[in-house]
Amino acid sequence: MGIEVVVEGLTKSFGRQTIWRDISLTLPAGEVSVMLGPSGTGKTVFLKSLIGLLKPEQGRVLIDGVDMVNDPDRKVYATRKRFGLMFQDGALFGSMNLFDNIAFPLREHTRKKESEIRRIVLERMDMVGLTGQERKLPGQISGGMRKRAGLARALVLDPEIILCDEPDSGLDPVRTAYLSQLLIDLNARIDATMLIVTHNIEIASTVPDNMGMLFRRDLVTFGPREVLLTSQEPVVAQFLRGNRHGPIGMSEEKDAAALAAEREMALPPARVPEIVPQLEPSPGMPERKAVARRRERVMTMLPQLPPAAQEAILNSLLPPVRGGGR
Ligand SMILES: Nc1ncnc2c1ncn2[C@@H]1O[C@H](COP(=O)(O)OP(=O)(O)OP(=O)(O)O)[C@@H](O)[C@H]1O
Repeated sequence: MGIEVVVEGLTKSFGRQTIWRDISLTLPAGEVSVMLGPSGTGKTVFLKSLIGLLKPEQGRVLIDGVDMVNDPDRKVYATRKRFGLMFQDGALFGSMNLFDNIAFPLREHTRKKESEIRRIVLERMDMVGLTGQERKLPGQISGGMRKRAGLARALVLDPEIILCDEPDSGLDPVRTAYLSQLLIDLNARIDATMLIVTHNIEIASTVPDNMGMLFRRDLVTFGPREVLLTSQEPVVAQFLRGNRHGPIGMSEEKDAAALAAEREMALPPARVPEIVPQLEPSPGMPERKAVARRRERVMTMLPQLPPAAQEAILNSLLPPVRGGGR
């Protein structure tokens, strides 16, 4: 099973530029979480801070008793092996075929025999639908295949935590839908804790158990998916609808004059979109163990959640009505 990641009071700056401050959240063990946010709000910096590649000035990231921010490098390196990382471009070595790319972490970090490495690599390639593509070079395959190869490589060391940085970038809507299903199936199979950074509303609204959003150096919200999906917070509503009207501008934040002009226009209040049901594992896949754990967890926090989120959660727990729908 995956492990919990506890983030406490994290603040990161580069020189005089504060990227975000005082971020606290918990990625529940084995659940899938998404972090949204306009470009440049520091989502990638956040992922890198979780694995100790970047060091925030304040706060802690606790994983099974190890603090990825403040503990000695030896402990941080050991804990980093419990992560699987999928970067935006797949981060594959261009001169190596897919088999060798995916085998790389096993050859680098373990003493496994080649026969064992072959078994693991072929199994992970099968999991992401790349069987038969072992000899291809990254330059000979599509962007979607490169992403899946990156995901296969992230899986070879049996990670307990998987971080995916914009897994959808460069993919068409159909490939993005396949990838969303693949991420849910993966969670059903290995029960790892997953954090996905994305701008993609399709992934955000169908894949995660939990969602958060970074904006203006703050964590706007983090919690059960229903909280963000029913939020009336202007920045969240604007982002979910892909609307030009609201606090997010071309350069992340609009200036006060542009916001005042919008208010003058007296736009009608935006409609809250209906919550689409979360994806279920494909037929033949095991049940997601996270579902029962999450249900228990969310029910205990229910009274503290906004009424719209409470209602959406209770609706999602009702048994489906025969003939589809709830
Ligand atoms: N190593 C670094 N040194 C200095 N500044 C950096 C460094 N890494 C990132 N930044 C700055 O931190 C800010 C946040 O970058 P980051 O890549 O995390 O944003 P993001 O939310 O992932 O954006 P996008 O959605 O466009 O990928 C940017 O202003 C970037 O220039």
